[in-house]
Amino acid sequence: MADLYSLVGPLLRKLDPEQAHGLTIRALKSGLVPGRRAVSHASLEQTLWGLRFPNPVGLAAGFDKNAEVPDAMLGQGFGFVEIGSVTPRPQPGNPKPRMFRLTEDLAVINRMGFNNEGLDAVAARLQQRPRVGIVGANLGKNKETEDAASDYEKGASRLAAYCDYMVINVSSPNTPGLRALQGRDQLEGLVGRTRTALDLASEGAKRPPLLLKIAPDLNDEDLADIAAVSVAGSLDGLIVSNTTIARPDSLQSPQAKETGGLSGAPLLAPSTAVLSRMYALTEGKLPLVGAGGIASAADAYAKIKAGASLVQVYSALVYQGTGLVERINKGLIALLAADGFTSITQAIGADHRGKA
Ligand SMILES: Cc1cc2nc3c(=O)[nH]c(=O)nc-3n(C[C@H](O)[C@H](O)[C@H](O)COP(=O)(O)O)c2cc1C
Repeated sequence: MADLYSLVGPLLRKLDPEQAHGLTIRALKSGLVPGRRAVSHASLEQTLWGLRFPNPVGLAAGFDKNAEVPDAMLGQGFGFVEIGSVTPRPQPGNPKPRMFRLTEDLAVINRMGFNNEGLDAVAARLQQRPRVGIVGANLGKNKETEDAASDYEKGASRLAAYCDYMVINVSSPNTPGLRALQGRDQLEGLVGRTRTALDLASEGAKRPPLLLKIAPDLNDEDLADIAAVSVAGSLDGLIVSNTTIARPDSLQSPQAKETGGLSGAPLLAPSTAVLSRMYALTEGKLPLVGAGGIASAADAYAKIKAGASLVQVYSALVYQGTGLVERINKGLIALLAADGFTSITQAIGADHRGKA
């Protein structure tokens, strides 16, 4: 059967990217998009933080900011889905246009600025869904909030009962001052307070693991600080990475000069380098989630060998649709087998151990 996306994709790409995204969410919500059978294979399965991941390919934050379609996206074959970023209060985000396709570069630039419906709306949706499949909640802060940690505390308290893992996002380039929270002193306070809020909210119940999502633009000192905070025990994992504020010389598209975070193909190499460095700094002690520029099984496998236990995609969906998920998973089965691995677990960080 012809892939539906081979017909619809070219039409969607004629539209303004944010409009195309809105239509896609509406179609997914209405049940118009046929599901895709998830690739199932023993070598792809993993249990992390007590959660069983059927495959390592997740949907990155920012696609389903308001938790409108987590189950529809799980139904597209993802092993897990991350909703958000969600801020305590609803906020409109930056003026449009604020999302740009860099078609020649297979990339995207966005400066959305955490447009979202806020914690109440998101909590209500998550509360109603069946608890089947792994859904993480990615937390942000409102633009005007001065005590940033208080916003993450609110997010943790409000969503603890309705998600399988939680992410502190301090790496979006589109909220003024946000990325400064990645510095050691700020981070310790922020992570400590969020963790306490999460512990209190989960009393008597299972506490969702707490992850931190970092930028790809950090220097080695920043990375060493983050690694130290992580292994000190306050964090259960790291997501590497968010979009970059860098503009590689290789970019061809006229939109490359737009302000915002760059994602997609040009982010693959730099984000994988930061991931690899983080794996070395944390000595493989906590699970890392690799995001940035994944558009094939080979890209995903490169992240896994660099140290990722799981991967996430967003930008490549704009160019390939959700058929990408099946292609990555099927390709991973073959790549693992070709290297003699019977489980993805054996491949994680393989680059750091020399050739397997
Ligand atoms: C339009 C758009 C919106 C995004 N919004 C968020 C967000 O709200 N929170 C977040 O943590 N990351 C957000 N991201 C970053 C992605 O989750 C991901 O980290 C990044 O795009 C790199 O992956 P990719 O190259 O596969 O897109 C967004 C990305 C895009 C393209």
